[in-house]
Amino acid sequence: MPHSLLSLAERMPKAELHLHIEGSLEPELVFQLAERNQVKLAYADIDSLRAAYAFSNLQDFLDVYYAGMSVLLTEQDFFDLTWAYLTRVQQDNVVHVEIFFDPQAHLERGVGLDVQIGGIRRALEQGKRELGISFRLILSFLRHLSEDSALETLELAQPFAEQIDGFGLDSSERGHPPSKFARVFARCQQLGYKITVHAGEEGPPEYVWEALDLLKVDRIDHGNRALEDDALVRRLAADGLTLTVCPLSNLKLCVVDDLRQHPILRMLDLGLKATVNSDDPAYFGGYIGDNYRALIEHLPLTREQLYQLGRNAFEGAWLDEPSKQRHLQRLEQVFAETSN
Ligand SMILES: Nc1ncnc2[nH]cnc12
Ligand SMILES: [Zn+2]
Repeated sequence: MPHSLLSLAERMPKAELHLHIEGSLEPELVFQLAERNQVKLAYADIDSLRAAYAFSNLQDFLDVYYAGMSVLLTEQDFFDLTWAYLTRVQQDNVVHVEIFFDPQAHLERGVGLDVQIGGIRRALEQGKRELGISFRLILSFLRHLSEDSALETLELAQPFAEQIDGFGLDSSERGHPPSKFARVFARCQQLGYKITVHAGEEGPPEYVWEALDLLKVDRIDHGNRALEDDALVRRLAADGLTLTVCPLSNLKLCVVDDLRQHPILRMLDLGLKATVNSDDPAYFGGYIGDNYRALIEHLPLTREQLYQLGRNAFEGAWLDEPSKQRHLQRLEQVFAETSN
């Protein structure tokens, strides 16, 4: 076992660019919040909830994910959720996070944007002050809902314009191509926001083309199936587009059968800017550090590739240039300290 690589992966400063905050809701917190808010759960206890975390595809997971988040009702709930995530990833030496939230999933339960954004941002601000973790907040539209619903949500978000850093697109991919959301993302772009969408997780390479050409995205979330199309790979490489790859998520949702077959090293070889992320760590068996560890344990990852993955995350982050350079220098320093 490449022990020195594991300890280097542990110690390196990290940025996480693909994290659904509702996907960091651990079963223990689900039950705690259910009790606090008098919400009735379909599961008798923590173990039976955990037992439901066996998925054969994305939709299987999403059904459990939306049920789990039904306990999130108050500003304090959103704070507690986000604070739990931040204190957990500080142990993995995460220094910057860009997190998604799914406002439509809470609005339809009568939970306002003020409650959602207020709680999440209060934790993020405290994390910046007390844990030294900088952040960006990304509002993600649900692609199984209509574009009109996304447009309405964008309107509702206008009073919080300064508290949102970008827009995303997630949920059930098949049958809901990026082209369905061309108008709403054109509006986001007009307003000056960054854009990143889930594409090529289960959906075909055409969805990745649409994300690039129609939505003019700044990043692609997942992107695994882009590898089926050589011209698309060349385009992603030429544009230097960051892919936010999620190894343990891919395993749990059967995007890959075995981590030994995970394409992340092939992505790097093809010149793609792949990064390592956890997606929904409470559901997929691990946080960002666990994802790095799983890659090292299952793939012939070299020290140079580990460095490249770490570097890609800071380069693809929506940070100002001096901050990026500061993080990159620190990353380089940690690697230099253990050169052999
Ligand atoms: N991996 C994923 N794909 C699509 N939508 C999601 N929502 C939360 N996690 C997701
Ligand atoms: Zn995701």
